[in-house]
Amino acid sequence: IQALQISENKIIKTKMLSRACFRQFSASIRRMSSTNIVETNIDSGTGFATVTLSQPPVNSLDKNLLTAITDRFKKLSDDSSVTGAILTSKFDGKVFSAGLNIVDMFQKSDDHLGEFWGMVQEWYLTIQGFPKPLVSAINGHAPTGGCAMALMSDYRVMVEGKTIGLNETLLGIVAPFFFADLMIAAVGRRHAEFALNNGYLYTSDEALKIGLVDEVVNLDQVVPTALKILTKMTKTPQPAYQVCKNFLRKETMDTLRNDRAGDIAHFVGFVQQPNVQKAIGGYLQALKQRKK
Ligand SMILES: CCCCCCCC/C=C\C=C\CC(=O)SCCNC(=O)CCNC(=O)[C@H](O)C(C)(C)COP(=O)(O)OP(=O)(O)OC[C@H]1O[C@@H](n2cnc3c(N)ncnc32)[C@H](O)[C@@H]1OP(=O)(O)O
Repeated sequence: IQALQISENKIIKTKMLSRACFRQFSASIRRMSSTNIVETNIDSGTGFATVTLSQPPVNSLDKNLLTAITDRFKKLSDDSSVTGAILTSKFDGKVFSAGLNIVDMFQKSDDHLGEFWGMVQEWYLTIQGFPKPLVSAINGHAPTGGCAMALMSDYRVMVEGKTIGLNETLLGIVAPFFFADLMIAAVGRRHAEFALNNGYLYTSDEALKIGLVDEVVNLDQVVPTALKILTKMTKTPQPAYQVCKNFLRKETMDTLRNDRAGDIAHFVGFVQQPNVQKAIGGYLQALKQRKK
């Protein structure tokens, strides 16, 4: 009887403990109301937001995803309980992001292209201007705009064995000046010129060598490593962090802010050229036929 009473007490204690743990866990992870293409969880203990891009199949940045990411980062900027963020992809081991949606640039009206590019500008200005520490957990390929998005963060942890780069010239298009500046800031002018002129896609290890990413780890270490560095970064006095980040990034952002309409006109004029359209069409077709 005594043994039974002891084990019953143990069961009651275990149940109480697991309920307490569950309460603590559900209190510490807050899921932001978010579109299902940008999932966001906030750890209320640390204030870290994990933003997971979840648009199948490859997180290509179409109007919907650009808007959802931009809105999410604006909210995280304004949320004083958020101390820093991690940007990652649901398609781990496969793709971080395939960059801008090519379909949005092929055989479209000037109005469509203009609206699309306005969204690209807003996405860049919002993530690049995000005032808190931001770490990219690059858990898959990150070509073109995917690479640019990773470059907008303050630190990059990449999975081994994938590729990253601003390889626009391979498509017959050219990276906009604000993408080029991201690359120059990370790897210096010499590497950036080589990378952009040749549309070079770096393996994770090559990217590490030139400073395009900061760490290369195996897949299950990508997010934990990103969290570790975020913890360190958020310990820096944040008013100083924000002021420093802002003044280092301000010049290129201001150049864009001061002439957004001109930049849109430039993009539309460039993309609508028949030879550029031909190159984009050919690239799209090649992408589709790769699987066959
Ligand atoms: C004088 C100066 C003027 C300057 C003016 C400024 C001009 C600037 C203009 C443009 C800038 C653009 C920047 C960009 O970001 S362009 C985006 C280019 N992106 C790419 O090249 C990446 C292409 N994708 C891939 O390489 C692969 O998909 C990869 C990411 C490696 C994943 O491979 P995998 O897992 O094998 O997946 P699939 O290739 O089978 O793709 C699945 C389906 O998704 C479609 N797809 C892929 N990428 C895109 C994309 N970026 N946009 C739209 N659709 C995409 C692919 O076709 C498959 O479709 P389906 O299943 O129907 O066959």
